[in-house]
Amino acid sequence: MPPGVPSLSAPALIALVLIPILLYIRRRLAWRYRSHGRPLPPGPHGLPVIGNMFNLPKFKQWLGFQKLSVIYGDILHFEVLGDSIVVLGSAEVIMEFLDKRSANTSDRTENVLIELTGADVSFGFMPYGNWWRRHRRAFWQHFRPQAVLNHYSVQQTMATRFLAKLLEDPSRFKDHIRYTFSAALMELLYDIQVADEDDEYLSLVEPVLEGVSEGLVPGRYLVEVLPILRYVPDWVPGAGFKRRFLTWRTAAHELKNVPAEHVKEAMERQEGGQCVVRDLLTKVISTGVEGPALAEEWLIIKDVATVAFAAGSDTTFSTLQTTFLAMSLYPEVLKKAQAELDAIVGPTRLPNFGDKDSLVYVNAIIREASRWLPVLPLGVPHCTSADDELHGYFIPKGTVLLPNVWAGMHDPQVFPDPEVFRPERFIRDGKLDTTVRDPFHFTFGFGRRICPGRYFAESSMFINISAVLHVFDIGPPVDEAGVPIKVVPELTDGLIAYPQDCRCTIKPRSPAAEKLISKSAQAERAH
Ligand code: HEM
Repeated sequence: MPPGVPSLSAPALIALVLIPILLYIRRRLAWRYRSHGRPLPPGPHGLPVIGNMFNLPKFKQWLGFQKLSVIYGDILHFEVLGDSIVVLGSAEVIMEFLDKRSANTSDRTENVLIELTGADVSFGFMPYGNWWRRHRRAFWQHFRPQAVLNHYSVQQTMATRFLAKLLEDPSRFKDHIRYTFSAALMELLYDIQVADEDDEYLSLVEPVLEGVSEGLVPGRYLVEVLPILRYVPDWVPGAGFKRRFLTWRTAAHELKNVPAEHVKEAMERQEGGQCVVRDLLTKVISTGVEGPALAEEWLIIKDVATVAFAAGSDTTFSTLQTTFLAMSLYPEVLKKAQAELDAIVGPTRLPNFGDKDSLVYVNAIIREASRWLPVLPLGVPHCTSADDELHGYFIPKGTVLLPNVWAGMHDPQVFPDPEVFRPERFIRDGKLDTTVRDPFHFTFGFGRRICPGRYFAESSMFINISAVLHVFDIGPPVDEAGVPIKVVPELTDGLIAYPQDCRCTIKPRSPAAEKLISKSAQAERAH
């Protein structure tokens, strides 16, 4: 023993050796008791402490997970810093766990990025429980199938405006798509008619959507795994992310408060028209609630209106871009759609909701666009509320569950040549084939968390896509010499994904189609 180092007594030495062993045995026994001896699902071997941090695919995780599923099976397990992540790699296992057993698989994981980006205004990220349920119930009043019928006329009006904008400046078609969905929602939610350009309310929407799509990319910000970093002073090198988060968060809170307060003030002055916020507030006031209870209800109403932007805008925006891209790459599909539209709608009017059931091919195009490049390729992560079991594997409480929607939509057994855009796969005997896996059962999520805006989204996509295909030809982009540019259909990275490149040329189908657009837009303005 070197001088100066105190010697340990024999009992202390025994304790030093025994205590860690006993603690280890206790942990193992507790784990055995919890798991009933079941193993965790298979997955790559990890490192001590950090686990599988470096085994998680870095980019376009859905593709990496799909490859790993070939090795380990369709229930994949990763452990990162002690937390479990399970990837559900096939349609069957996704449905079984997230849909049929959703009582235990409907929670959301806590993530510091949600608060930092301001995404906590969306109940889509709230933990499962009563507060979430109250939000969802209020939202559903205005977005259930019967209620969506009331939104048709605004959706139709905005679709007509969309055509006029495309005619005027087709090169800005992405801006026009964004405008169309946001303007429709501003009117429905707040009775606010937005300006064509530089609208003060629409300027709030853009940073909020940017916060969701860029701020919530898993693994992009270190603060996600080290939340303490949110407190580093602004002047510290590398703290620039805090400014970005602040911009997004401020915009989310303004979007939540500014238009809603506008409705409330209009109500106090006994002015303004019908809208979702007014209707919800009127109903709450009519129940006689006051004081803090009324303030709480008002908070829910504001959240519900904001979530429509946060959860609804980018998703439909992406699917529409995908449809433009598909039409430019598959001219024969566009021609077939136009033949159907000519036969059912005819040259003298635009499609309307009454045509929906007859436009089988157009409906198949929308399904195929949702399947081909799904906007949420890994859905929105769910989380288990209690310990569970799946196919004999132990799934601990708090496990993050990632449904690989991409894999289910690109399964060659179900969708031969999955990378090909082929709406015919959804049609049999001139009708939509109900025996084929329906992309809407996957792309809108699962179980108790299934997208409550899906009926609104479907009608929005139908009215805009059918109108565009009726009057426009869409082709590949061309270079300065007029030579077509080859565009590769690929998704961007991120929670919400968009086609990476969807450049295309958009021209009216004929002089008659051009006249129809102008006439319809004039009629809409005069209305
Ligand atoms: C193509 C369009 C859309 C797609 C693909 C889509 C997809 C999804 C998905 C995958 C989820 C998560 C479901 C889950 O956790 O399993 C979700 C949640 C949600 N969506 Fe959509 N959505 C779309 C449009 C909309 C629209 C237009 C609205 C609103 C008007 C909306 C409102 C919501 C809300 C509020 C949630 C949160 C639900 C909850 O956590 O309880 N979505 N959506």
